[in-house]
Amino acid sequence: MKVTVVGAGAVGASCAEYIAIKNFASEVVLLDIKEGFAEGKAMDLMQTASLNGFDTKITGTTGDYSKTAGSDIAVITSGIPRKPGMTREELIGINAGIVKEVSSNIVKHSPDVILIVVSNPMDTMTYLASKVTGLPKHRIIGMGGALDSARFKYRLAEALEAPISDVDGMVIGGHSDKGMVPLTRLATRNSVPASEFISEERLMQVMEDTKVGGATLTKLLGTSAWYAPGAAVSGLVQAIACDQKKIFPCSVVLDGEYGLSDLCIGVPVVLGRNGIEKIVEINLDAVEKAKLAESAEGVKATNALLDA
Ligand SMILES: NC(=O)c1ccc[n+]([C@@H]2O[C@H](COP(=O)([O-])OP(=O)(O)OC[C@H]3O[C@@H](n4cnc5c(N)ncnc54)[C@H](O)[C@@H]3O)[C@@H](O)[C@H]2O)c1
Ligand SMILES: O=C(O)C[C@H](O)C(=O)O
Repeated sequence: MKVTVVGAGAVGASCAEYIAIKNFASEVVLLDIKEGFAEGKAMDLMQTASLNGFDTKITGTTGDYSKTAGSDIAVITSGIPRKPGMTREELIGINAGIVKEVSSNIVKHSPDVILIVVSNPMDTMTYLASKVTGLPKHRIIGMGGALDSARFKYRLAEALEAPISDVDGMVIGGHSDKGMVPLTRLATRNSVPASEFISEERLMQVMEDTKVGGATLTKLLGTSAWYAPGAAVSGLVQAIACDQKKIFPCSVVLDGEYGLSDLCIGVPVVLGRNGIEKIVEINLDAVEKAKLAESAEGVKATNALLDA
């Protein structure tokens, strides 16, 4: 199993590290445009192999896509991150050009690849990569919902005063401060609805804290987060590589599912060796449906900037 990670910055390196530590891939290729950067990150990570007990071979390259040839999975993390006070959507001007160039180079060298897009604004970058590459929709996946759901569970565990392993929850919709739809009605503690343990008001606070999870960290760190994003990407890569058939909310091309089409937005999917093996249409109530529709409007408005 060969995995390419484009962008050896904070998220790309974290993602490569988690993939290696989980020890399921034979090879990870890091690619960056900054001279020597990916090679340096790869060497540093390889020097953790004997300490962390993995056999994955990590190599780095400065812009040589021939080294990525034959990748089964490629992750795009190249692009600028936001600074405190910015929205993800403000990154589109620079990141669209990067994602366009990178996605077409990857597919040129790995025509059978499954592509995972991370660069922001992620739903729009996934849509762009889908248009640029023409990949079938089961092989193009945007990562956002897995991270947002992990943050939702973190906030739920905090509110419920429960261990994280006891709570479950999912976030669908666009990966944006306003567009996320944490499904509070379906959140549980060990199969019992979370609403049986905490007030509606506290649950709404959990929802709001989840939606601004990325912005909160950006304010604290001065740049956006990388550990949880890297771990979330590695979860998707592992589900595909190991044919796990796990459900994750991912940004995928919709073609009528959830009443939406001609966009990429976060919905639950089954991930396995073929990429997206099924889009799972869960029964949303009227409020959730309205929130998802509003989120889709926001994503479409950002997509429209691609043509501007
Ligand atoms: N979808 C998500 O959940 C999620 C989570 C975290 C970060 N992000 C996004 O991921 C992106 C990367 O964040 P980061 O913190 O790792 O940034 P970073 O600046 O640390 O790393 C980005 C790397 O991309 C490289 N790069 C730029 N142009 C390139 C090109 N054309 N080809 C190859 N490499 C190129 C840069 O040299 C840099 O090393 C940002 O857009 C950020 O908003 C998304
Ligand atoms: O918040 C960001 O800009 C980065 C990423 O999308 C995140 O949610 O951590």
